[in-house]
Amino acid sequence: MMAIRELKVCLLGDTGVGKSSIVCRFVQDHFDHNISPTIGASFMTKTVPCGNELHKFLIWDTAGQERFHSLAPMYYRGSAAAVIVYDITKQDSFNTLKKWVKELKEHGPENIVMAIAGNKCDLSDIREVPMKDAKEYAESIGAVVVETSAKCAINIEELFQGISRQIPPLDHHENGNNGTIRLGNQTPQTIRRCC
Ligand SMILES: Nc1nc2c(ncn2[C@@H]2O[C@H](COP(=O)(O)OP(=O)(O)OP(=O)(O)O)[C@@H](O)[C@H]2O)c(=O)[nH]1
Repeated sequence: MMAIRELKVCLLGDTGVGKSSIVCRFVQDHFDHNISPTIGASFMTKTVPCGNELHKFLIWDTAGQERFHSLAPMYYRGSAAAVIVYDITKQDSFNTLKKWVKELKEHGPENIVMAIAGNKCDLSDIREVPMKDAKEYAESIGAVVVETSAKCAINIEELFQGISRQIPPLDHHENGNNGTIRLGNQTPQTIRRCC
């Protein structure tokens, strides 16, 4: 018997840091150089095995443009985890990430798992944000941190695995509460390895 847990996850961060590209790489193993900015938000799901459970990520990819900022609470409310993304080549995007963390701490769910993604690590020759800064900051707020490249498929699955590990395992005596459905004879979806 495998338990499937539905976990709402939202992506937050400046426009252009690569939130949609990360989701697209994770869910479809695809990268689009000409991806359009998100309008409002978009939704995708992916189920991955985690120990004796299946984690079905219900992923809300929010729009980073300032004009959509006021919509964000709809997506982080009730989220089990937030992926906060910055672009390692843009210091400003790291400053924006800190603002998102502050907002989540003030208005987000109490036990939300926070994962920081320093995206575009394929462009490390024009890096503005040292990895050390991100690690120290993540440690100070108890967040998972990883540098990713949606373009080159680096650390995208690891990012979501890091979230899965921070989600407390279900109490075995619970009977399908917390959005959990118990399934028999289900084969976990295979994790595709990226190049
Ligand atoms: N080099 C490089 N470019 C990337 C990477 N990820 C995304 N991009 C590019 O960055 C640009 C913005 O990517 P998006 O995924 O639309 O960014 P976003 O954060 O979803 O933007 P909004 O929808 O406006 O919030 C696009 O031109 C992508 O092709 C990456 O890992 N490396």
